[in-house]
Amino acid sequence: MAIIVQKFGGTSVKSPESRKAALKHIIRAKEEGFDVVVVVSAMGRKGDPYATDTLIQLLESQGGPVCPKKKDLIMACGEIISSAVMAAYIESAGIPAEAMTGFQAGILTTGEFGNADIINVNPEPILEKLKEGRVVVVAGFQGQTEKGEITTLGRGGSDTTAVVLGGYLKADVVDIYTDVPGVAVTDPRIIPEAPFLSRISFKEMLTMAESGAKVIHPRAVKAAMNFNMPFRIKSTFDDGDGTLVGQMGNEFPISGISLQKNIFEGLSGVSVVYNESDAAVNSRAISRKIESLLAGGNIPIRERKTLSNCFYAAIPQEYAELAVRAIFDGFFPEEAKEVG
Ligand SMILES: Nc1ncnc2c1ncn2[C@@H]1O[C@H](COP(=O)(O)OP(=O)(O)O)[C@@H](O)[C@H]1O
Ligand SMILES: N[C@@H](CC(=O)OP(=O)(O)O)C(=O)O
Repeated sequence: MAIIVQKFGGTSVKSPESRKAALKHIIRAKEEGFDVVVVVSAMGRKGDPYATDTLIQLLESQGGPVCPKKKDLIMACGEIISSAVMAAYIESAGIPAEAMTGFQAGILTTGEFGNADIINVNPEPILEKLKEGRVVVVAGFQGQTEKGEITTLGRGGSDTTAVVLGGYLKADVVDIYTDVPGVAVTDPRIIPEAPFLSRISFKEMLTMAESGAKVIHPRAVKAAMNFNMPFRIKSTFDDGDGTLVGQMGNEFPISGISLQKNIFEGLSGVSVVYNESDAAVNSRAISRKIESLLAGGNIPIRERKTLSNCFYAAIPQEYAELAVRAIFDGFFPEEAKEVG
């Protein structure tokens, strides 16, 4: 039977309304005949009762230094709670569901607490439950070492759980559901009119993710490259096709602008990822254009690097979003004009 892995991030499992939206995608996949594996993140964001940052705060408020092993133990609870809640909700819709921790799901990791790597997955526990006709809801972002210690995969690591499970389970489809309709040229929180990409290459996505685009975790992209397994990033809250991350690049003059806030001493990093197909011929012209757009906006550059696939500038924090805006307006004048 064909397997689909669907990952729902913190904002997609946060509230009864968002879980209802997530359930629609799960039901549709069942109706289409898929065996469904759901990967969930902890519910919500800082301040929400079971969110990762809230759990960390609880530990830190005990006073004294926090040991990484205990921090992983408490962080893993967020995803475990979420998997139980989501499985119970799926069952309330009449679909049998099984909740599994990362370790019950056979995920073996290195012992690097807070940033562990998945070294192997035993697919049997999940396959067994799928055979019984159940939706399997796996707690993302976690695994265990050979010694049975609980580990987490680095912040944002549920994406990695989903892609790696997809690889080991030989899934036909891996969909990462989030709160935006795919990958945009830049963070829609900074540039609301930024167009979404119908597709992006693995390499371009990796460069964007490594330079600050939160929408997907870089390790998830690396895992997809290793398995040579394209995947989609979609919105939980609509039925759009989202962005296909795979072999093919896109049609835009640049693939993305990423921002890493406050990387050191009041500086932020702005990276412009070149369109892979144009980079070889055009990278010089593109980097010159970026420099002139920043100069035109009186935006100071503290450090710059021109790499084969991207341009990077360290910019004083207070200018960072202006820099993203100046670059966006320069490369996407039509979209910028529509809003302005
Ligand atoms: N280029 C980009 N395209 C789309 N979203 C982006 C981009 N860069 C940053 N983001 C941010 O990533 C967020 C989704 O990632 P995240 O908050 O980790 O969601 P989830 O909880 O679903 O994992 C979006 O709300 C968006 O603000
Ligand atoms: N809950 C973890 C793991 C994760 O992947 O979360 P999200 O999918 O909501 O970004 C974190 O906040 O880092």
